[in-house]
Amino acid sequence: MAINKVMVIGAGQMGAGIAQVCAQSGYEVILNDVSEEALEKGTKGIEKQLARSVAKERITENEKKETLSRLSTSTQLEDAGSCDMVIEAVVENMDVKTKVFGDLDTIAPAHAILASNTSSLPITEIAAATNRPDQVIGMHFMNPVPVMKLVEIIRGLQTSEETYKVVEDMAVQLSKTPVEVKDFPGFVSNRILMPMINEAIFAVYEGVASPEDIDTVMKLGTNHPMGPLTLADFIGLDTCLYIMEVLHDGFGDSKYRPCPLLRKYVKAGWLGKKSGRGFYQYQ
Ligand SMILES: CC(=O)CC(=O)SCCNC(=O)CCNC(=O)[C@H](O)C(C)(C)COP(=O)(O)OP(=O)(O)OC[C@H]1O[C@@H](n2cnc3c(N)ncnc32)[C@H](O)[C@@H]1OP(=O)(O)O
Ligand SMILES: NC(=O)C1=CN([C@@H]2O[C@H](COP(=O)(O)OP(=O)(O)OC[C@H]3O[C@@H](n4cnc5c(N)ncnc54)[C@H](OP(=O)(O)O)[C@@H]3O)[C@@H](O)[C@H]2O)C=CC1
Repeated sequence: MAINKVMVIGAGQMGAGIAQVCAQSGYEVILNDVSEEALEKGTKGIEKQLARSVAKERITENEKKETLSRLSTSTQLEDAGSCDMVIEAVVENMDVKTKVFGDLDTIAPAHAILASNTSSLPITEIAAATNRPDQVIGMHFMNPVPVMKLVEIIRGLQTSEETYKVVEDMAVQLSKTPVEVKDFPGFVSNRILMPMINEAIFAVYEGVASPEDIDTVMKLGTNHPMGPLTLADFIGLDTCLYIMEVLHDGFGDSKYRPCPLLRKYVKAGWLGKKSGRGFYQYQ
């Protein structure tokens, strides 16, 4: 099956990045969000990234124009009716995702593949909200999408071989490296990364060291490009908490309990870089 037109749902940091790489790789893209403001912010960010690439002579002005001409925006889910593929990147919440997939199932053409960029939620359960579980799959990009090479591809219980192959080919078309992962909470990336971030938050909570010093230890001591607390702010503390909750509920093991300080920050609206404050202050 050939993919020509893609809808990306959710114009946050992940959705905007996914829309950008899809448009840059030649796909027609509709970026969808419930909020006009999010769409405006998302497209401004894409324009800025492309302008940077022109300035660095990685792409030409003409390639930038062509990429932008392939990108449109929409607040109507009904526009998925013209798409071969939908990639969902809304908030990490099962109720919201199953509602989106249930609606999409009635709107998207029968041949369309419905993919989720979920960080941790079971693909099998998301697929069960549709009448086409064989065409539902996890396509987990990493943040920042234009830079990070990995896409974890997650097969739900009923994902067909054909769906897997189409999505694997698309990941390669986007110049990413696909890795196949089974449908377990947090997949591979977040099963390993998020407990490390949670442990760094426990270290702050227990007063072991300051956030700056914890990040310095991990950057200079273990060569991580960002310290775990800077990375948590970058990912979004709400997303980190949702992922820890999915790991905790999914495995029923106390080693995945979210740190109380993480809960407190999210309750306070300190969501990290995107809200202006997390473990660090921004602007
Ligand atoms: C939560 C999940 O479900 C899964 C996840 O995604 S977990 C998060 C995974 N991501 C990571 O672990 C990222 C860790 N951090 C890094 O790799 C690096 O710090 C980084 C790539 C983000 C920035 O790299 P850096 O060397 O510190 O900074 P910088 O020199 O400014 O950036 C390097 C390149 O990345 C680009 N870049 C940085 N941030 C970017 C962004 N938000 N969007 C697009 N491009 C970006 C820069 O433009 C630059 O590109 P050029 O070489 O073309 O100029
Ligand atoms: N942050 C990260 O590093 C990574 C995140 N992910 C996953 O990607 C997904 C999105 O995360 P991220 O981009 O960080 O989140 P953001 O909060 O940045 O963006 C989510 C966007 O989705 C919008 N939205 C919410 N509900 C709907 C809906 N029903 N229809 C359309 N749009 C909707 C939100 O609008 P509003 O704000 O108005 O509610 C917001 O604009 C999550 O599943 C997350 O786990 C995957 C890899 C990495």
